[in-house]
Amino acid sequence: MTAETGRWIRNFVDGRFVDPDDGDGDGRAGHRGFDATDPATGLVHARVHEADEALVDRAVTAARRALREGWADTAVRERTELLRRAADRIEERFDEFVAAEIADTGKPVTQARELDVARAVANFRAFADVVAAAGQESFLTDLAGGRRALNYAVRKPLGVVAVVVPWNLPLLLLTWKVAPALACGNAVVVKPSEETPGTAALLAEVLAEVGLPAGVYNVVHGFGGGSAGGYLTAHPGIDGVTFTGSSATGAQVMRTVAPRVRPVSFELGGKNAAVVFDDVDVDEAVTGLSRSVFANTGQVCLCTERVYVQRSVFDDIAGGLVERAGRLRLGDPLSEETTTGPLISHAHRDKVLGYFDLAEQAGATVLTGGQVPRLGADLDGGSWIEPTLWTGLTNADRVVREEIFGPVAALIPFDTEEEAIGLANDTDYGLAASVWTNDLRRGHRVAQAMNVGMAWVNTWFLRDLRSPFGGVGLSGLGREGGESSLHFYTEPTNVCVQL
Ligand SMILES: O=C(O)C(=O)/C=C/C=C/O
Repeated sequence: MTAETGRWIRNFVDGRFVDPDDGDGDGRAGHRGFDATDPATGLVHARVHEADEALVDRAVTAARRALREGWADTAVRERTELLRRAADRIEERFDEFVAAEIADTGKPVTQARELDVARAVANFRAFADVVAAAGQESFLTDLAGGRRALNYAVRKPLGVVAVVVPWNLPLLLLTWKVAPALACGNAVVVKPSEETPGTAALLAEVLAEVGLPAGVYNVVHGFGGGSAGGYLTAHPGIDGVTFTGSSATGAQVMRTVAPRVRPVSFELGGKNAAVVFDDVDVDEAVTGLSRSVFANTGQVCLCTERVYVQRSVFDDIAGGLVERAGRLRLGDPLSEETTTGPLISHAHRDKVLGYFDLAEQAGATVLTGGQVPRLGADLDGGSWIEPTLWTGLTNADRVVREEIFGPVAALIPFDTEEEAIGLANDTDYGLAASVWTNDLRRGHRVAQAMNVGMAWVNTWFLRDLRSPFGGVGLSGLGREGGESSLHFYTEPTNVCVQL
């Protein structure tokens, strides 16, 4: 069975796409499949072949074989040159990646171009640079009696890495993990979100085109437990798991790999705060804040959902944010004028609308939004929602404590710096924060006081790919980025030589 378009998005195992009609080559035709839906219209745009346990096993087996047959021992230069060719090839096929990402997410073409696909190219180049420049740790050890020893560490690939990635920034996050994993000599089995299978499959074509050996990069489509994601993370042939997604799923992955004590790298949920002091340039702060709340329709783990504003500028900031929300253009993802796409699915929209109801029950004032917009034409079948801002809430309210993952934020006043730090840190999460002030020392001081992995001052989501990226608390385990990625994707052996 295929979607109206007749297009299958297929699994990629051991260097080739698996034909859904003959399943995984065992002759059983008509393997399970599920629809790929365009969130902008609600229309099915493809059929996705769901990998069963046998196919996941074949993928892991192929990855292990690829390691044994030489990939793990390839020269660093060979691997980094391959990454650079992949970056170049993504650039050559740039528009195909943009189209595939939009088909799966409904995000505006301007964002898909400037963020999602651009960052995929940057990720491959950044990790080619990092691995090419990486040294090894070594120490000359002085011993009693003038003797000496030499200690040095050699880093080897972790092995076969399960890469489980989410639907909000599919290609950006996939390549954020795959680039360093491959650069370090690992093989990967990728399980993209069931919502966004397209670009992971397209990347398989590109990696094959630039000469990546069969079995080094594999893609299995499906869901979590009882489907490809569960089969993959539970597979005994997996040496580690890198996962970006919800904290609950992260905890489940941890339980799954615990018996085999496998390393995990998690970038999970967030309930990120912005702290705005009264010395800001209001227009400049509102520009950055509105981007941090509404980017990708609020579907970025780093997005701001709590805005704490010093009382004397509260009304100015609130008014500025309402005005910016009014300027957002929801609509056809392919239009250059569109600034804001839909949520990823009707199910996710229902979840966000549930929080809208909770906010009203908690007595929130809706400054703007709060409804499902009517966009007309074929868009009303999509998962659209209005950018929304609330006041009248406190840190005690569920909508201020739980991650909503939509274009929505609560604005809460504060008086003193100490109070603001207390409010911002009053959360079980700890991914990101932003501090807005023109007082240099206060900016550094408050940013360092945030219990988060990443704190921005007078900006947001400005990224140096060499810096450590990740969260604390429910927001994750470990860091990726620059050297931090090398530490996760390799295992050091320390050699000590008596001289
Ligand atoms: O910018 C990055 O490297 C990154 O990992 C962003 C993650 C956003 C998650 O929603």
